[in-house]
Amino acid sequence: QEFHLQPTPQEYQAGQDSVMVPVQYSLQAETAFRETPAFHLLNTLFPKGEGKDGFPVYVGVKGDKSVKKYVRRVPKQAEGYYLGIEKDRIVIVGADERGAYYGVQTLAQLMTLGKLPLAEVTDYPDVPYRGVVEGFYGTPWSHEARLRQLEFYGRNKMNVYLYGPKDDPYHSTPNWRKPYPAKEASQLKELVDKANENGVIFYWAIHPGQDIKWNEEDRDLLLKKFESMYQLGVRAFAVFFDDISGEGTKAEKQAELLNYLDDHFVKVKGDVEPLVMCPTEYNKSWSDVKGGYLTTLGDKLNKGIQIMWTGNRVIACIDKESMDFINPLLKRKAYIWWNFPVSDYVRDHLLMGPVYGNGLDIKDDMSAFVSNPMERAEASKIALYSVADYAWNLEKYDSNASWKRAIRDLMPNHAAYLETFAAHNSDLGENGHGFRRDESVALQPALKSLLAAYEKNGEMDEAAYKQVAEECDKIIVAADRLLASKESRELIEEIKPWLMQFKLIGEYGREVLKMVRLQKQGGQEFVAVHDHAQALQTLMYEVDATYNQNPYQPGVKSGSKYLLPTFNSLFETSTQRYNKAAGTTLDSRAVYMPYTLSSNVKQLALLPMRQKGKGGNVSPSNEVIIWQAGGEVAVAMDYVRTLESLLVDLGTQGAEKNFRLEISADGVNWKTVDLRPVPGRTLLSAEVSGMKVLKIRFTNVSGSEQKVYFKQFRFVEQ
Ligand SMILES: CCCCNC1=N[C@@H]2[C@@H](O)[C@H](O)[C@@H](CO)O[C@@H]2S1
Repeated sequence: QEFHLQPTPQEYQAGQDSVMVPVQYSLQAETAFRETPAFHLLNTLFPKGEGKDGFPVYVGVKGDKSVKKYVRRVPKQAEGYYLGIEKDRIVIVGADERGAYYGVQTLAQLMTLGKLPLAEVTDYPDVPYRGVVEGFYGTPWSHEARLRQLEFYGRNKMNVYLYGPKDDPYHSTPNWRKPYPAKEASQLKELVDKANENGVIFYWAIHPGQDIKWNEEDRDLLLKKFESMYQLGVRAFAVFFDDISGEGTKAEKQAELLNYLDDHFVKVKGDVEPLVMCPTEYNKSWSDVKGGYLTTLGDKLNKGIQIMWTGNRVIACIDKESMDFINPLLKRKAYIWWNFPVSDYVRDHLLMGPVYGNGLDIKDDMSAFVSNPMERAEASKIALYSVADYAWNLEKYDSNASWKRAIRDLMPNHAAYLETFAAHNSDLGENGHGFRRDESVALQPALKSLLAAYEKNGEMDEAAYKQVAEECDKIIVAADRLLASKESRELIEEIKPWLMQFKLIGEYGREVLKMVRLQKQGGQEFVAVHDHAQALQTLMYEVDATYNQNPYQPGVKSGSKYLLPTFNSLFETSTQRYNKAAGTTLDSRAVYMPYTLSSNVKQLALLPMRQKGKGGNVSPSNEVIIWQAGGEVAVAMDYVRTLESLLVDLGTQGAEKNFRLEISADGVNWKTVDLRPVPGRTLLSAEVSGMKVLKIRFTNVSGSEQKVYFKQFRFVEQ
């Protein structure tokens, strides 16, 4: 693995020569420099710290006397820096303070080489704001995880962390008006301090839209909350109006509020970053340009205010066409919120694959590129490393090389094993956004040709067979080594269920390959191997039914795009063929899904059906659903079954008046079933106990379009 600076610098020239890493340095800088994060980092790099006879290190920013000689080498771009390593000195000059800090971060990386190459680095970021928005649904990151994240951002030259976890009650409704309790407040202060140490701007976001009143009282309460956060050290603020309905969605009012905050808070304080706002119409598929929401914001919002955008859809890669659509409407460069590797809509999957699909030609079209990550903080670092690499230097970005480096950076002593795991844990599976990722890329050809040869004409592609068998062995070893790893224990604890599942898939694949071999030989041993494979299926089902049981997409999916489906196909085909030849009746079902969803409501049509224990549920959506009059969602059973209970939750009071639930035992005759609201909740319960069902149907019978949430649609069989 040859050395590579991260993120990929704009310009890096290294000669053949090098100097030993000095044990001590002597600082040539203005005294003020000693107050900066750059100094504190520099001071950790030399074993014997600072001493007047140490190796001279000239550090400063443009305009400092100490580095006057080098000022012409410094890039003009904000946060740029020049780093020069010469025989008798090191020189770091930043275009600004954060640039100097980044120069020291680059020096830190070069020092890991054991000796310092005589080199020159002239570097700067392509995109002004780069980093992470903790904006997902689900368990907010822990305090410790956030502290680790901030160090990671400093090392990877990310300069933004936006704090906006949907499930923090003081960020969103109902308590956005209230100050944080003492414990949370002191933790936030610690985060702000940690962010400053690592050159990261800590944005505190507020999400008031669901219940804000457009009056002076709420406006002043919001200002007061900002003031209380300012007292904690926060110097950057965001206002999120996403995923809401009702009064709060009005563009004029949103703009008026933001401009008021800009004029009476940001401009008054003088040391606060430009405001960032998250619009209600935050992606093209949800925007109604003629309706004027976006152009109102573009026209009315003070120029300095940043406006976020997720692209053509909620989950979408960002390209030139997307930017050419939005920037003219906003009359500024959109602040990209990229919804990857966030997985709060596919919570049973880990997204450990490469960051790819964003345009390499849009560096001048974005004011920011920030990633919305998984609720699993450590596991998100693979993607975040590459987001940092991409946003710093788009043209030189290489997604696969970056992915490999990200894995090595995360677990230097287990990189090969983590790469094996990550390679087969990258796709999302079917989901309501239709967003997919590639998976098992290196093994796909062998999986496909092994399957095709065997299934189409019962032949054995020996080369493919060998490659898949070797991969199964690698999978089993990788899972064991990672589960037992002392390195990155926090990561291992986050992904443990998936590692257990991954090992079982490796073992299952090994048995299925034996089944294919034995079926062709007709050996009796087939039965014993078949039964072992089935035992492994049961163990996989139990992992899926036991761990990560969240109310949205419960369970533990791994290798779900090609690896496991291929093994399941081989299991079914070899068993069917064996049964035919031997006259046996071995169970050939590998995985079972008895329920099928169908819907003519656009945002529901793609939602996956999930079987959970003795029942099923339609995967919920976080979004506001536009449900047309007469629109329906239906679930068909494979054969007549008996229901125990059925729950529907549209996140809206009185939904039972606008929607009708019907059950059919034959798919022809329908019976309407009462929907009873659960007191004090938006949950509706249907009295279906003992009912025979072949099909369920749920329709908007209000005669008009309904805007609702699709939080739950779940039934249990008797
Ligand atoms: C333009 C930026 C606003 C994006 N707001 C979003 N809110 C939701 C996030 O909380 C979710 O994590 C994300 C993925 O489900 O979807 C949307 S994206």
